[in-house]
Amino acid sequence: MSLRNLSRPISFLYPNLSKVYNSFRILKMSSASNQYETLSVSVPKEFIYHVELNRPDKLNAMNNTMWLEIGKCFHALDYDENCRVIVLSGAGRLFCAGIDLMDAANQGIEMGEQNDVVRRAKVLRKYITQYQNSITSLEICKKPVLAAVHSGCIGGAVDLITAADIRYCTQDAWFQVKEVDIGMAADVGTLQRLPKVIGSDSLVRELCYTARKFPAEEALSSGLVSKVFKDKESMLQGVLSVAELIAIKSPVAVQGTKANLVYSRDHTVQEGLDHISQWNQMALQSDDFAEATVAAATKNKDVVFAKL
Ligand SMILES: CCC/C=C/C=C/C(=O)SCCNC(=O)CCNC(=O)[C@H](O)C(C)(C)COP(=O)(O)OP(=O)(O)OC[C@H]1O[C@@H](n2cnc3c(N)ncnc32)[C@H](O)[C@@H]1OP(=O)(O)O
Repeated sequence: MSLRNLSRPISFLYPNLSKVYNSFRILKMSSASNQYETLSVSVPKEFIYHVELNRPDKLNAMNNTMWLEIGKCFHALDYDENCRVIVLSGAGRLFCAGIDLMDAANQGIEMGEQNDVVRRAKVLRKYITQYQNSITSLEICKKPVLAAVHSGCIGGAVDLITAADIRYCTQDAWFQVKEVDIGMAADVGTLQRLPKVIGSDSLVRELCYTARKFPAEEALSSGLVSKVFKDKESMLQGVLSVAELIAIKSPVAVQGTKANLVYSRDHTVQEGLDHISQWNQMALQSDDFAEATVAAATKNKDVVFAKL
């Protein structure tokens, strides 16, 4: 009897688990459907999900609905067993123009309803925390996220892609940490993640203090993106090929790798080693490890892993 079969009787011991399973099933069904107003989610190939920012008329500017839907979508994909890897791109002529400046005015109106500084601060805390959580949902999601950027990637869009696992862009792409231009310090991830993505602290500070546009070639040389493609079409093809390579691997191995890379980025080497030791005490008992090891030893390239 395999370990997977052994775990089945446990559901009889915990009848409430069926409710939990059912809610996961709803997530599973809903994550690829067109339930979003500002995102388009499709499945171009088995196990590969494509999330498109979808407000092309507004250059995919992130209004409140989009911020919340990003969090909701990546949470759903985290639990969707049919999803193993996610491609993130923008519909229309530009990847994303950052926060929707018109929509953000509503936050000012909501604050204006409060007479007291602490109560106004509470309104801001709600938005800042919600938007931080939306961006962080890409990182919490155990499925690798591959960002594909064309044309402009501005302000909040830089926060978004720095939370992705891998970034690609087109020749015509440009990036801008725009926040100082609208009188604010970036507060939803760029200042925390960009220094860990780009090796040069000096360059990060230059980009963040000046808000200057930087082109695809600089994104490549600084390590922000892995590769530059001729145009959007070839980029999506290329990114899909990378996604296919990831999708055929053991999801136990890939998701464990992501979780431990993220953990190790923020901890000492020894803490990271302790974490993977604990992790693998569980993960190495999974069917995937046995199946992948046998496949490697027998040069069998057709091993199919169970969903996760
Ligand atoms: C708690 C908050 C945390 C988050 C903070 C985030 C901060 C940031 O994101 S700072 C960066 C904010 N973004 C910008 O400053 C960019 C503003 N847009 C532009 O400068 C130009 O649109 C751009 C250079 C990107 C493109 O110019 P182009 O001439 O090619 O197009 P436009 O005619 O300007 O735009 C087309 C329509 O899109 C609307 N739009 C573009 N960007 C935004 C935006 N950020 N917010 C709202 N709407 C945007 C633009 O109004 C046009 O709409 P319409 O007039 O209805 O055709």
